[in-house]
Amino acid sequence: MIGRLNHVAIAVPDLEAAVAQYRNGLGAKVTEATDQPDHGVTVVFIELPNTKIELLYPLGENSPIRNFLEKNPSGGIHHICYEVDDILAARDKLKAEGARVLGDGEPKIGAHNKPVLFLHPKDFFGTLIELEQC
Ligand SMILES: C[C@@H](C(=O)O)C(=O)SCCNC(=O)CCNC(=O)[C@H](O)C(C)(C)COP(=O)(O)OP(=O)(O)OC[C@H]1O[C@@H](n2cnc3c(N)ncnc32)[C@H](O)[C@@H]1OP(=O)(O)O
Ligand SMILES: [Co+2]
Repeated sequence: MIGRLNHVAIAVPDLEAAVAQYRNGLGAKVTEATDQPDHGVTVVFIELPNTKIELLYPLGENSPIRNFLEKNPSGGIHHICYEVDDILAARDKLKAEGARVLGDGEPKIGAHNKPVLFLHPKDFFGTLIELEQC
């Protein structure tokens, strides 16, 4: 069901410092920061030849990454995003097998203007999973 690795996301306490480290230290190609108000985060993508790294910074009072950064004040790997062909079919299969789909269970439009859903980290061995329909 899952296809390519779309991105690995890292929550960071200082977005400018993280961008500078990736751009200058690692020589990475970095996109402009964009606010994702529906998701409570500001994101920057690091474009690698075979995948992307998403740097996440909290946006607004109810950001879903606020608790994570409180527990991991230096930052940390927050989620991995797999591509799927049919997100509703993937959701329904996972739900039928007992996995918890986060939020209201309906896909939201993600940072690439495509539908995304999140799956509870406790159902996937401690890793928060994002599915993106590509
Ligand atoms: C823009 C878009 C895109 O790419 O297109 C994005 O990525 S938006 C990316 C941001 N959006 C999201 O993350 C949306 C989905 N996330 C959520 O709904 C939430 O963040 C949850 C994953 C449910 C966590 O919520 P919250 O922090 O309130 O819960 P909590 O602190 O009580 O955590 C419950 C348990 O899960 C663990 N836990 C929490 N976040 C985790 C993570 N990212 N990875 C692994 N484990 C995690 C906690 O340590 C805790 O375990 P213990 O009980 O053992 O201590
Ligand atoms: Co993501």
